[in-house]
Formats: sequence, C-alpha cells, structure tokens
Amino acid sequence: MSATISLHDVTKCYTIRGGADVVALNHVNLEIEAGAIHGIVGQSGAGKSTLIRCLTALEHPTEGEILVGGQNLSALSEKELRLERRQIGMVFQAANLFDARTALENVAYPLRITGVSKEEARAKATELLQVVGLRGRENSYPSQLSGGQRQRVGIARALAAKPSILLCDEPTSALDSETTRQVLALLQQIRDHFGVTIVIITHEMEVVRSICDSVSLLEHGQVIETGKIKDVVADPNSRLARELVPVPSINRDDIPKGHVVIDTAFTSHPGIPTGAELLSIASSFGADVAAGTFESLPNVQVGRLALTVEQGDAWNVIEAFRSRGFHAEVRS
Ligand SMILES: Nc1ncnc2c1ncn2[C@@H]1O[C@H](COP(=O)(O)OP(=O)(O)OP(=O)(O)O)[C@@H](O)[C@H]1O
Repeated sequence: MSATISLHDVTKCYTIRGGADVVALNHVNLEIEAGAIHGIVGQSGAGKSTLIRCLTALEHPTEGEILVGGQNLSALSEKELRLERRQIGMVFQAANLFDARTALENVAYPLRITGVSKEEARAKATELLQVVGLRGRENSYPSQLSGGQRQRVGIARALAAKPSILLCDEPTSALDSETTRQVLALLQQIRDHFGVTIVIITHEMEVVRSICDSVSLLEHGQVIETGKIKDVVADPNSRLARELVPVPSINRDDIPKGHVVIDTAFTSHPGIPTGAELLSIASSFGADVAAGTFESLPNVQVGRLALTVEQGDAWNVIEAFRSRGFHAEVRS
C-alpha cells in the first residue's frame, strides 16, 4: 500500500532560548506521488531533517498542513497519531539496531509492541529478513553483521508494520559504493514489491541518479526546485540538472584559436535517438565535440556535449540547435 504525501505551505520555526526564532522550513509546498521514490537534497542546515521529523509527526509545523494518504496529520489526536505513525517506516543512517538482540528479534520488535504474538512476529520477521536478502542470518547479532547487512535489518524492521511510506534519512552515507548500490537496489525492489512511497534524504547525487523518480532541492528551509527527474533534467536552468549531470570540463588549452565552446544538452528516451540528431547538426557546422557526459537515469537519458566552433559560426549553430528544441549556450 502506498500513500501520497502533500505539504501545503508548511513553516516550522524553532525558538531558541534567549535568541531569535530559527525558520527551519519556510512555506514549503511539496507533492510526492504515491509509490514514488522521492529524493530530498540540500546543504547542511537546509531543513531536510526537520522536514522528515514533520512527516513522522514527531514535530508539528508552526503553520500549514501535511497530508499523508489524504490524512491531515495536524488534525489527529495523540492516540490517532500513534496509529498513523505505524504507517510510516523509518530507515536511519546508522541502522540504530538493538545490539543485544538478534537480527530476527530486532525485526520482530515493532510487531511485538503492537500486540502481535511471539510466533507470528517471528514468522513475519523471518519472511522480511528473506526479502532483504538475509536468510540464514536471523540469529546474528548486529556486531556480527556488516554495515550493509545491518542496514538491511533496519529496512526489514521498518517494513514490519506494513508502512505505506518509508522515510530514509541518509540511508547509504555510511556505506561503501558497492554496498550503497546493493542497498539502493533493495529499496527499489521494496517499492516495486510492496508499493510503498519512499522519501530519501541524501547529500549524494548518486542516490538520486540511481533510484529517484522525483527530487526536491531545499535551501534555507525553502523548496528551490522540485519535480520528476525527467522534467528537472530537461530544464536548462535547473541547478539540480547540473548537479545530476554536470557540464563536462574542458582544458582551455584544447580550444583552437578563434573558436568558442558551445554547451548543449539533450534528453532522450529509449528508441528516440535525440543525441544522433544533435551530433548531425553539430557536424553540419564543422563543430567538434570537445567533451561530453552521458547519464542514464530512471526513464530518461541525459547528455551534455561541449562543442568547439569557429567564433563566426557560433550564433548560427546556437540558432540551429534552439530551433530543433535543444538547449545551447556559449560557455563564458
Ligand atoms: N531542535 C531545534 N532547535 C533549534 N533549531 C533547530 C532545531 N532543529 C533544527 N534546527 C535548525 O533548523 C535549521 C534546519 O536544520 P535541519 O537539521 O533540519 O537541517 P538539515 O538539512 O537536516 O541539516 P544536516 O544535513 O546538517 O542534517 C538549522 O538552522 C538548524 O540549526
């Protein structure tokens, strides 16, 4: 079961003793589709953790409302909130497991506290450990597991109460790149299999590139950009697009005398060879490809080519690209 998440004009202020208010979230509007994997990126202090705490209803917005699956969190009583929180699974940077409990006991714990019988909780926990690829490690203690395996136990535990949303706070930042890939693949599998909506806070663009369907950029408590990855990367003015697929760097010495660099960008989908069209326009002007980057993101491929052309041709080349719907600009 998945749920839509909507934030309407959410502001969260903290009052610091003896000081001014800190505005951690400033009129945030956000829509996350049911069943999507949504990344939230932003620098330290941007308000990412505050946003997650508001989604779990551990913090209450100072203004505005948050709807999870159409349910307005601010309108719920404490008792109703306790029930609602079961719909929300949390995965942390460090898996936050109980060291004195086995993997199985860690996963069974949230079920036991909601009154599920010992046998049923163990059976469910065994099944979930299989889902996350830890069959045979049920009786291992956290200290006997690798970082990636501990994170898998954390994910299994978060799934125990059959949540409709899974909030992941920097789930891979303590892991090496191969383990990161495996944990991200697992999260994607979980979304596909259980249909949960997943929100991932991350400072790693690689996480967004590999599994997110949509993304938001937070800055000083405000949403600066938000949208589906395929729309974000198609927007030439998007900062996120440049972070997801960086402009290729060129050594200044490699630019022939009297030439300028033109940056172009294209998005393409399987079966539509947009890159070939761009290259053919470039070659018709005798433009040379000086550098390029290409990224295959979920549902869309993005390319950036840096071309060198004779200064006198630059404007004609740009016009030709723009008339065919490509982004093109002279690099300053
Ligand atoms: N309990 C609190 N009391 C006062 N100020 C707070 C509190 N929690 C967060 N803040 C402030 O709110 C702002 C946003 O903090 P938040 O932790 O949400 O940012 P973040 O994007 O998660 O940062 P990081 O990536 O470093 O964890 C910061 O200025 C922070 O100092």
